[in-house]
Amino acid sequence: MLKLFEHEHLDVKRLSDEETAIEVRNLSLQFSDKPVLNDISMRIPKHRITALIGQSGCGKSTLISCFNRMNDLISGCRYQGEIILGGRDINHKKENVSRLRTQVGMVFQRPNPFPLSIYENVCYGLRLQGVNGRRQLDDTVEQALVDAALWDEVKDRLFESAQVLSGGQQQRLVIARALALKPDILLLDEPTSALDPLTTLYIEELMAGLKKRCSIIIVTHNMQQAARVSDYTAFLHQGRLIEYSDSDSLFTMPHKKQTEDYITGRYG
Ligand SMILES: Nc1ncnc2c1ncn2[C@@H]1O[C@H](COP(=O)(O)OP(=O)(O)OP(=O)(O)O)[C@@H](O)[C@H]1O
Repeated sequence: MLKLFEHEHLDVKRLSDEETAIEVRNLSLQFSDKPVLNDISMRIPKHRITALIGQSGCGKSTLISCFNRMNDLISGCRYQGEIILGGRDINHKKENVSRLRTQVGMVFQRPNPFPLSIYENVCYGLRLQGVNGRRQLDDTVEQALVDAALWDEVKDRLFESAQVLSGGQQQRLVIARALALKPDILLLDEPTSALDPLTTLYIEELMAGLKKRCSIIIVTHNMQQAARVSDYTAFLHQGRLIEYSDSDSLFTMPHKKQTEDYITGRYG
């Protein structure tokens, strides 16, 4: 199925259901009385990297946290609108949120390995699902570490503590932990902001390879990074989606003045 449009240039305003990983319909969100997201509608393509950019506090992290219902953990959070994933509205009260979080993996700004071995970090989610067969765990751990470009560096010390890895290795470990659950969508919330430039480039190359396996949505403050790695970019301002298009167009010929002001550094 993927091969149908793997290399095609897609118009995000006209994505078919087959090409869409997530469709957001009129999503608004408030924390207590504070409106944070305002009537956002967009389709995010499958097997592409989509970047969310915008000033600090504009709602980027809140928006991606809607995609695996992480905001449910925040008291006073209310939202309206639909988020269609795999043909269902994940905002529906009957949504199985554990299953959703398997389908939609998330990686945060600071690498957060558990105080366990490298091996146990990667198979953590599988064990929670009740998978205990050694063969299946071994195979999954190896594949996830290969996919996260970490296998060669850790294959001889899988049972050592994950805490001794470098920051870049820890971030790849956390990506491997998400990949072990074979997510359809991977959410990356400023995944390289705590890393040095070389390690950042390494993670960016990794992302480019991963989009064959899943659809990637990345929040970044770094516009060079958004332009380098993402196929599509959405610009948010004060909780509204201002402009959303292929990254080349958005960064070279923005249609809206607010986008232009932001990408040229006039504010934010
Ligand atoms: N748990 C919370 N309770 C109340 N308000 C919150 C909470 N989390 C975020 N907010 C508010 O929601 C707004 C959007 O925050 P969010 O973290 O989504 O922005 P952002 O664009 O990701 O910012 P940054 O780039 O600084 O990470 C901000 O005004 C923030 O203060």
